[in-house]
Amino acid sequence: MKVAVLGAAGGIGQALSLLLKTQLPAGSELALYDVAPVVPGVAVDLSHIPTAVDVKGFGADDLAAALTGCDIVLIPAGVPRKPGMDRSDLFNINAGIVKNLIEGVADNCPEACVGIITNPVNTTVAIAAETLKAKGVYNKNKLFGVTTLDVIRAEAFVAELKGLNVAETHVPVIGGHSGTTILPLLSQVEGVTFSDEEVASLTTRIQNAGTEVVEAKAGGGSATLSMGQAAARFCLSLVEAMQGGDVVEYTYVQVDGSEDAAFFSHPVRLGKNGVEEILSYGELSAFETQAKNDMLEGLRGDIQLGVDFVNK
Ligand SMILES: NC(=O)C1=CN([C@@H]2O[C@H](COP(=O)(O)OP(=O)(O)OC[C@H]3O[C@@H](n4cnc5c(N)ncnc54)[C@H](O)[C@@H]3O)[C@@H](O)[C@H]2O)C=CC1
Ligand SMILES: O=C([O-])CC(=O)C(=O)O
Repeated sequence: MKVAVLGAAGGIGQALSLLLKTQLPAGSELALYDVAPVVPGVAVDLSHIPTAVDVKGFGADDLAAALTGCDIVLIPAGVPRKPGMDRSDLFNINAGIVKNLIEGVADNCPEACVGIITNPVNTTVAIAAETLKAKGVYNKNKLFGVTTLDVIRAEAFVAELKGLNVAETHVPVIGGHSGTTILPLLSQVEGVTFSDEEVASLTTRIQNAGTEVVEAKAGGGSATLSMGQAAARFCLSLVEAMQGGDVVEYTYVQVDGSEDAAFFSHPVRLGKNGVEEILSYGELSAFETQAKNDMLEGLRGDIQLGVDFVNK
């Protein structure tokens, strides 16, 4: 198994790479790519951890070498938010970064599963899809927007509020990855009930959790450590599925024939070739149905922005 992290010298990239160095199966290769000159040092640093995962660093001119032979590519390259910004404010810089890196994927490892972390995810995943289509190598089963952070936050907040064992707390989160497009399905959390006030305040907290971190970091960036953990969970689930395991994760994927949007986070059964089956997100409460209907237009607009960026 070869996994590449593009943007590996950044806050997410370093946390994620550490978790993968210690948790990927023995015999895996980990390729760390970044335009920042520190990236070879990050790889040397990690290589001193005694696990059977081979780590190599790749600088700005070595994207092809980093990607050749990859099974999974994770992309947290790009700029993070500062207080007062929305994720959509990152579009101008990050759209081009994602497009360039995905062209590298198309040229060097078109069969790889790709997880997009770079914001605005609602849009950058569409950019990746259109870029792969333009290169003639798009496989909708192998492109994922990583929305696992919304899931782990929801699990943490619900368990904290209700005094539950967090290891056994599962909270579905569907939709996209910004503001009201993030839709936790609290009505589906097993073994617990919420008052209307709790549903309203928990939903808002989960939707604004990224901003909570951005403000707490006071100009020093956005979530990196929790995102590293979330991306590692997603990657390790994909690895397990590619090796024959039965794994379901919530992730932002292309959903054909959906009345929601062209891309939408669903529970997805992962398999050897990426998406094995997109599962239904089930029944929604009246509150969730209203919240979904209210956010769809915005999400569709975010997706169209990405489509237009590539096809302009
Ligand atoms: N999907 C999600 O749930 C989350 C997404 N994010 C997003 O992840 C992205 C990265 O965040 P951080 O790691 O905190 O930022 P960071 O600034 O710490 O790291 C970004 C890294 O990307 C590198 N980079 C920039 N252009 C590149 C290129 N063309 N090729 C390769 N590397 C390149 C930079 O050199 C830097 O090392 C941001 O867009 C942020 O908004 C952040 C948290 C959660
Ligand atoms: O809020 C941000 O800008 C980073 C992010 O996507 C998150 O933490 O969920």
